[in-house]
Amino acid sequence: MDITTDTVIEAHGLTCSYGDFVAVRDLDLTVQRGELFALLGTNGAGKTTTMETLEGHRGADGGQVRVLGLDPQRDRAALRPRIGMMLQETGFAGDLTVRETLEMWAALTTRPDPVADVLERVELADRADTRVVQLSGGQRRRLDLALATLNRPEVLFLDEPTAGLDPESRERTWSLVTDLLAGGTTVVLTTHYLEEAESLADRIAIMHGGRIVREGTLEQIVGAAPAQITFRAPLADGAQLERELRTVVDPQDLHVDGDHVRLGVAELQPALGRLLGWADQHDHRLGRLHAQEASLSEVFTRISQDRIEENA
Ligand SMILES: Nc1ncnc2c1ncn2[C@@H]1O[C@H](COP(=O)(O)OP(=O)(O)OP(=O)(O)O)[C@@H](O)[C@H]1O
Repeated sequence: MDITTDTVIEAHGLTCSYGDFVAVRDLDLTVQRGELFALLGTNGAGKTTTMETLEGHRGADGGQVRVLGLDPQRDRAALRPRIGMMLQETGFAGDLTVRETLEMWAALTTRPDPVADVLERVELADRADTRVVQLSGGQRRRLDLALATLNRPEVLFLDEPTAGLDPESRERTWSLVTDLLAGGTTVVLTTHYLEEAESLADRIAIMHGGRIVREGTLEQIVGAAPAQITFRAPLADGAQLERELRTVVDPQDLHVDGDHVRLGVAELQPALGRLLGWADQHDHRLGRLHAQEASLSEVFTRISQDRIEENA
């Protein structure tokens, strides 16, 4: 595998199975130093399995993975001090205080930052003497993040770091992650919050059915997707309506479902102009007309509706 000094993570042809079930298929990905790479996907798409393989928690059944040039499983001892990970759930001893928990983990960590600094960093200084069991969900996730970043890792894996948090706690986590990025940490993040990826990620990969089906910057992913026009049909004859719309608008895709029409178009403004001109000319009224440029959420919804190709 050709790894440049700026490539921090590389997977090539990664395949992972649970028994006969292939959860990750022939996956390629590259993460560059200092970037935040967001792994998005539908439920069961294979994000956690991919993360666990990159973290060295499980081996690959096919393909190759390198993190900081090392094999995450075989070279785990060398890699462990250089990476941090925030899993979906961490088992804490609820009776310990926040400070005691951090001190215990710090004792097991190579070159940890001073616990007092870490408490400040994750805004838990005022909760240092609170028992873990008494923390709110958001505070607990910040403690997770504190443990994952005790030694300011070169690479940080965050598996759904803000799941279940209220908007304010989520914002706080984002600002912590932004600080870590500014300090040079490379971050791989999985999330179900698309706005999290939109605001934080340098690059995004969307998984579906064990594969990466879209990858690029937000602009690249959204820019390649069609804009949408929807309205209630002015004609009772669906077949005639379809013919006319194909001639007038020339859409990339067209769905007529009862009286609900959805058009996907490459350029929104000219397509909308032609559609309105046609409606005016024929005195058609387009009910509940709605037009919008593509968004990540729409790209995501379309992907989630795609059939999963099991054997392709
Ligand atoms: N231990 C396991 N045994 C069998 N199948 C598993 C196991 N762990 C995961 N799977 C299956 O592998 C697929 C990928 O799971 P994974 O947890 O990696 O997906 P995910 O994208 O993280 O999903 P989610 O967004 O729901 O957390 C799913 O279909 C899941 O049911």
